[in-house]
Amino acid sequence: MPQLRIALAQVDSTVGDFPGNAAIVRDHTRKAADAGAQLVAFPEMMLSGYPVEDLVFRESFVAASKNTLDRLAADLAADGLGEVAVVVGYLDADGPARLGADAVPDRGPRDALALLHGGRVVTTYFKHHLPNYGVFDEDRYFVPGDTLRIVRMAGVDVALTVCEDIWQPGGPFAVAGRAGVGLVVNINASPYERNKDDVRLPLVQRRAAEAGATVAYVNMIGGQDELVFDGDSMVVAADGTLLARSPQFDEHLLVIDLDLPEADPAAADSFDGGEMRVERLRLDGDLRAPSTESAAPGVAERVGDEAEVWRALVLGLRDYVRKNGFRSVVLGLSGGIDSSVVAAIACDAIGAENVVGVSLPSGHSSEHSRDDAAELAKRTGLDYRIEPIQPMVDAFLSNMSLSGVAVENLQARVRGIILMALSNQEGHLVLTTGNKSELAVGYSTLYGDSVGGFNPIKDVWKTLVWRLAEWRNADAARRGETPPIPENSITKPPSAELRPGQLDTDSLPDYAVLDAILVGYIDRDLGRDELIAAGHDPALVDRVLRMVDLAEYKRRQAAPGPKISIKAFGRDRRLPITNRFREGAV
Ligand SMILES: Nc1ncnc2c1ncn2[C@@H]1O[C@H](COP(=O)(O)OP(=O)(O)OC[C@H]2O[C@@H]([n+]3cccc(C(=O)O)c3)[C@H](O)[C@@H]2O)[C@@H](O)[C@H]1O
Ligand SMILES: Nc1ncnc2c1ncn2[C@@H]1O[C@H](COP(=O)(O)OP(=O)(O)OP(=O)(O)O)[C@@H](O)[C@H]1O
Ligand SMILES: NC(=O)CC[C@H](N)C(=O)O
Repeated sequence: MPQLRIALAQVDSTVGDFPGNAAIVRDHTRKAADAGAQLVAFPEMMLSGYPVEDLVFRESFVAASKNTLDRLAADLAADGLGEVAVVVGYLDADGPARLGADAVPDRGPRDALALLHGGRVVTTYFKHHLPNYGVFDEDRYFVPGDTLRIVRMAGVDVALTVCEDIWQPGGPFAVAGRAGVGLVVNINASPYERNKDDVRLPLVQRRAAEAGATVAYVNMIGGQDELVFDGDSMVVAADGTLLARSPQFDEHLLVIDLDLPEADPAAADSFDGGEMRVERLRLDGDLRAPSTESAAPGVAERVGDEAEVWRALVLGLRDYVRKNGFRSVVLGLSGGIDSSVVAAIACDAIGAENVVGVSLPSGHSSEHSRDDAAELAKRTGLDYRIEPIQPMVDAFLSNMSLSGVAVENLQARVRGIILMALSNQEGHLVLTTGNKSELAVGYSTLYGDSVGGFNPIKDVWKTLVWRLAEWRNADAARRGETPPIPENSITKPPSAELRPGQLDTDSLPDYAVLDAILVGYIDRDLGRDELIAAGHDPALVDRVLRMVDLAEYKRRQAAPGPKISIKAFGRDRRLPITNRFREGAV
């Protein structure tokens, strides 16, 4: 039985950073070669980053991608790595983008994969299945490929596929099965959402069975605007056995020896495989020799739900800060649970020394709001400041006659001005702290507490914010460290403190009740009748759904934040702002 040592490079690429991304490929190909690998696979769209959105429409961007690929092939050979087979994702195009009249049938931008070897591009493959649901818009951008490439190396037939190809039955994996391959390589840019790792393993197992072959699945890590890629690369044998698995959210090079079936020497070089044409080529002869020491990768342990979400939020924030050229962040610390959790995430992401937390007390701020904020600062070591807002609020009020909500919101807006001023003056990114429940019902002040460039808890229900706080504190205690979040911030009733004695429960139902309705309406797209049938109070359902519908304009202006749920606000849930439809009215 032939043996192949392969490496899966779970790395973090940056959209548009062609030189930086190519350098990561060179660096990790070197590491893979040092570990004796004969083939190393990198994620989908590694060279351009993913998703590149409308950059696809720019010819200069496509040209940069193609040039980077050609240069990379030559550079790898110059690095002495020409004998390693390198599978890498990039953006290609064999025709103009689909912009109306200029479209050429079956040609256009391609979500592509290349096999590099011996200083050249040996072959390319174009992704066959294009996802066009949830956050994905690939029908807008790409033309699907119709030819499966199979490369014979070290006596094994290896089929090359890209991401969504593995999510659909009857596609490239079925064709690979008909072609009798020994290994299918699948390169991914698969964004994180809660429990997706539990879906991936059975998925890869189903496709391994369909192809009758071992499957090597490599995914990227890192944050890109609202998406977080969690890695979770793995190798699954044809019989479904999980042979190796990378940890989530960390860079990782998985190296594994695979005993694979010998390719049939009489197999046709090309044939009609049903859904796709099959083309086979050979790489034998000049592939690097297998290493003699055995590689024994492990199966990385799964972590619990809260730990997984926390790591996603930390990575999403860290990469947003780093990739957009910031070194520090600033946020208002109210002593409440939302700002405390965001501060703790920020400290984990970029270090407490790079986090500025500002207490912005008004005349209505309670003693505990200041004490709890100060306590959080003490526990975490972040850069703590106090900027009383009352004189500035009073300056407005002495020049304008305002009352009620206008005065309440003025306080939130003065805080927003101060945070933006600190950002302008000192260069910090402003973090905003509205959780998903508040965003859902519009419980925030536009241009006030919603001010900010990034929102780490945008996709986190309020009830989950509390659970994350408890988990993070318990995790610190387990490790013998100081729990970052003051107990009082977790246990006290939430309040916006915009008027004396105000509590969230004055305007909103208890968050456990609210979140249960919101999960049904938003994450699961349930209608009024289904929510009532599920046992929710009809009057409350009507009230909550109305609040959600009316707050669309606020969400459209909201800062980006990491997607962790099946349906995050933003690209996952696109609704008109101007919309008279109300559930149950017709
Ligand atoms: N369809 C539409 N398209 C575009 N703009 C629209 C609009 N409808 C209203 N507007 C604009 O929006 C304004 C109303 O929005 P906004 O000014 O925000 O004010 P509003 O939503 O009326 O009040 C803010 C609410 O959030 C609560 N809050 C504030 C701060 C923090 C927290 C917290 O605990 O986190 C809660 C506060 O207690 C209050 O109930 C209107 O005056 C109008 O200018
Ligand atoms: N006194 C304050 N000092 C500093 N920042 C504040 C203050 N009050 C509100 N903020 C900022 O505005 C955000 C909105 O908080 P608010 O207290 O109104 O409601 P919340 O959603 O319950 O948030 P939290 O749980 O953080 O208190 C806070 O997360 C914080 O960033
Ligand atoms: N890039 C892709 O094709 C991703 C789509 C795929 N369904 C995933 O979430 O993993």
